[in-house]
Amino acid sequence: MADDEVTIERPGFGARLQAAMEAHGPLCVGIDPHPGLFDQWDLPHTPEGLERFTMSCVEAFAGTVAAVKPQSAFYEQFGSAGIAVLEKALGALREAGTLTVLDAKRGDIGSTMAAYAVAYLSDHAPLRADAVTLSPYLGYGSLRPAIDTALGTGRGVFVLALTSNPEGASVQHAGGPGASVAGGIVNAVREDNRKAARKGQLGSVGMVVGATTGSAVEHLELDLASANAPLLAPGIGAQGGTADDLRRVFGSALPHVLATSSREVLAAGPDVAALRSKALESAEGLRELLA
Ligand SMILES: O=c1ccn([C@@H]2O[C@H](COP(=O)(O)O)[C@@H](O)[C@H]2O)c(=O)[nH]1
Repeated sequence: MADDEVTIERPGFGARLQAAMEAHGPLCVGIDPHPGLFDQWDLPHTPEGLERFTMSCVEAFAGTVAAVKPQSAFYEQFGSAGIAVLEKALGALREAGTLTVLDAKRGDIGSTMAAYAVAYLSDHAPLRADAVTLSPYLGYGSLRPAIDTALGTGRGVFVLALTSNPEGASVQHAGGPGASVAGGIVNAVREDNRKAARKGQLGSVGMVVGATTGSAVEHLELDLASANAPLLAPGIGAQGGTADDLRRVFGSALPHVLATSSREVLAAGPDVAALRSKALESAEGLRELLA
């Protein structure tokens, strides 16, 4: 390195998320353009309808909430035209300074994970987001290329630990209290977040833990708080979870929770002002609950 060269360390995703949650409350709004919502919003089931739906969400939520989580599946079903809308939305949110979590739940052998890492977490990727969701069921170690890329570019990942759907338990609870599959994920994430913990910052390797998981965290003896991980909590609203459930599920890890809700907020559309006020109301409610 030349004498006059300085290394500027980028703030990590965890630190950026913590600041965004302090500014806006611990809510992430999901953009899930379901067919039923197209009907409710009086939009055609076409790429044009998808674009109008998505850009109304961007207008409503950019600068309003801590993070926005587009669900990739709803864009992929429209093929390249859908992906173009996703790319436009990610770019617009980035421009607005709002954090994005791309919900794509990628998981594959390491060499393929390296390509996913480039696709979503590298600096010049058209579909880059601030964080991406990952599935660890090919082994946590297979996620290494994505985790290392995220840590190197100031981005983050959310690894599935205890998902919000009832079927998840058959895999994630296996092994039982103290030795569960989910517990293995929590322990691996804790290791990856140690450096951030030493700096007093929230780590950038997050986990997904559903608001609908009842007493599973306690039953499986998962020490979520010590993992120093952002905890993305889906399941509120349409899946039956409530904000009060967050207290029961997360206990002392509550300050690390980023609750995410899609259909419940999107049902307030298509009016942009109504979408925004629904998101603000939900975020304020969560902020009070988690305080
Ligand atoms: O365990 C998980 C992981 C991800 N999701 C995703 O979150 C949203 C939830 O949408 P709602 O309309 O708020 O139910 C959706 O994109 C899921 O794929 C999840 O629900 N559970």
